[in-house]
Amino acid sequence: MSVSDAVLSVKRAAKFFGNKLVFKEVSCELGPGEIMLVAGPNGAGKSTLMRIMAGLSIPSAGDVSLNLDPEDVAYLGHATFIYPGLTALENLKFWGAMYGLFPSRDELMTLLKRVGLERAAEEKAGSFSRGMAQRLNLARIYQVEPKLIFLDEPGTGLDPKSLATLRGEITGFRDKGISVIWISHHVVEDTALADKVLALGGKKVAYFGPASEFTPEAAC
Ligand SMILES: Nc1ncnc2c1ncn2[C@@H]1O[C@H](COP(=O)(O)OP(=O)(O)OP(=O)(O)O)[C@@H](O)[C@H]1O
Repeated sequence: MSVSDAVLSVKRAAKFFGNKLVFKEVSCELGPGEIMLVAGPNGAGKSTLMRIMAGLSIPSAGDVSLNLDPEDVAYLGHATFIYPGLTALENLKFWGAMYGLFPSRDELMTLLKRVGLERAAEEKAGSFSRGMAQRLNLARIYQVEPKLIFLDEPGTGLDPKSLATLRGEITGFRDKGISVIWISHHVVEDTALADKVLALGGKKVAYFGPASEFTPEAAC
């Protein structure tokens, strides 16, 4: 892949908080339709790196080039952007409108069904469990169909069935040419779904390369 084909390219990125180094010399690139798993122990800097990749935080050194329009990038972080006073349907309608989308009720119900929330369509999102809120958040991303999706531990709070659905959705993105950068602690299972793995450890890149050659035990 030449650099011009890359959706995202990171060159020698470093991040300090004050005088505390989180990581340095992080380089990677991602092409269209590629899935990259970001792995590493707690505190290794995965979320920090993802925020830098998404343009939500500035690296202390190095370059990040994201070759997409902002509306083609979706970011799902730890906070779920859910309006508690709105129902699931109303939340989706609201988010769609922010992207200039005005889907019909039937289309929204199809989305809610995809995440197993059709029966909660008319319930206020403020009453949702963490897993339900996470599923609604995923529906928000499916609705927009971006070209690059950042997922920071999307499996947190999901039951095994929802986790299996999420994994199916993530591989479905690849088939549609959508790139995914995905932080997961289920490294052994999730490496099998990824094209590339970037593992952080020891304040640097412990591994970056094909998922097929990654040994989770060695890097995490
Ligand atoms: N805004 C901040 N100010 C100061 N330190 C921060 C800030 N954000 C993160 N850190 C520190 O940077 C380090 C990396 O944090 P980060 O959340 O990126 O790690 P992580 O690999 O995603 O961890 P986890 O697996 O626990 O989610 C941690 O030591 C954290 O305390």
